[in-house]
Amino acid sequence: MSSNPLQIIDISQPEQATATKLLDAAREQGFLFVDGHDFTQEEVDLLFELSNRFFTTTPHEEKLKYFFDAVNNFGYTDFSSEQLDLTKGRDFKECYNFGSINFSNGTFNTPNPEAKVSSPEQNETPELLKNQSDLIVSILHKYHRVATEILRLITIALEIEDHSFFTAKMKPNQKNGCVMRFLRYPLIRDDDLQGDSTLDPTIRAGAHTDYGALALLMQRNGQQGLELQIDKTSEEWVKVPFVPPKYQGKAPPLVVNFGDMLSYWTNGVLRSTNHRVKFSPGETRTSDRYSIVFFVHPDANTTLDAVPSKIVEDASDGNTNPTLTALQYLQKRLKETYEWQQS
Ligand SMILES: O=C(O)CCC(=O)C(=O)O
Ligand SMILES: [Fe+2]
Repeated sequence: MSSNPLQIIDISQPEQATATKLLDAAREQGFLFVDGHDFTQEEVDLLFELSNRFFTTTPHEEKLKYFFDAVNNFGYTDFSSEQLDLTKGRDFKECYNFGSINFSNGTFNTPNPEAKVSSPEQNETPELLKNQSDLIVSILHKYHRVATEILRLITIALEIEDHSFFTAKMKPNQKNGCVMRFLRYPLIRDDDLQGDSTLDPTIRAGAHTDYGALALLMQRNGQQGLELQIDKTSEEWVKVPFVPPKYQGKAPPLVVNFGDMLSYWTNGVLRSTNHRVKFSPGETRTSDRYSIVFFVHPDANTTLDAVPSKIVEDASDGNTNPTLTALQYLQKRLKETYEWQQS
């Protein structure tokens, strides 16, 4: 196993020491491994098998009927339709997003009447996935639980008096942007990047930071590829290894990163770190990379005023961030991305 640049923090351990370690990792690296979660190896295996079955047995034209709709916030994303880093070519990956999640009644992919879908299937979940809704709902609940525990520990470390400061803004039945995403990066890249020598075909997801609050990622042994720019003073990329489970029967620790929204909300105390997925030349790689990510967003109408913490206050550069809601913040970031693409 390659060396591990990240801390492994067990959130089932005594809270004050755990909270302090969590904040240190969030400030310094923006990424860490989280252990002490509820996921079993068995259910995570079943989830990855489901993802594998969906991507490899569904005909391409069938997948396209379920194409991602941003208003619905769920569906399929095709190869080369996302480009996280414009200088490196399009991302060679396919994804399926589960969204419109209501954590209290366990529903997901609920069609939004405002979505202007071009095929009726865009309001549906593919049969193969729908048939496994018990597994999906159980996983979504566990993801929600671990995310809210991490956010509670962060309030303790930031000395925010109200330990429900973040979690109160993630009401289980409110409109939120939380998404669970299946990703597949095929081993063999069969699109055509030959025409432009400035593009790098080994990049599978271009360098980016995540927009939301937190991302919680599951990866598989032998399918690494995630790389981070941890060192603020260099352009160096470091690889994230696979870390095996610590507890018998439990799944490996989750790779957790803090997103731009939490960074904004805390005057940059929590770091949102640049990352990418790359299949490096010369690596002995025998399979596709499958990963599963849960993106955590607070409820749409949450106002992102600086959190009430002395640590956050002390980090201020004197300029007050404009008050934005979580939804406005997301729209602003998407607009910035768009403008950057125009320049
Ligand atoms: O697949 C991975 O390891 C990373 C995915 C990712 O960074 C993203 O989807 O934002
Ligand atoms: Fe990401």
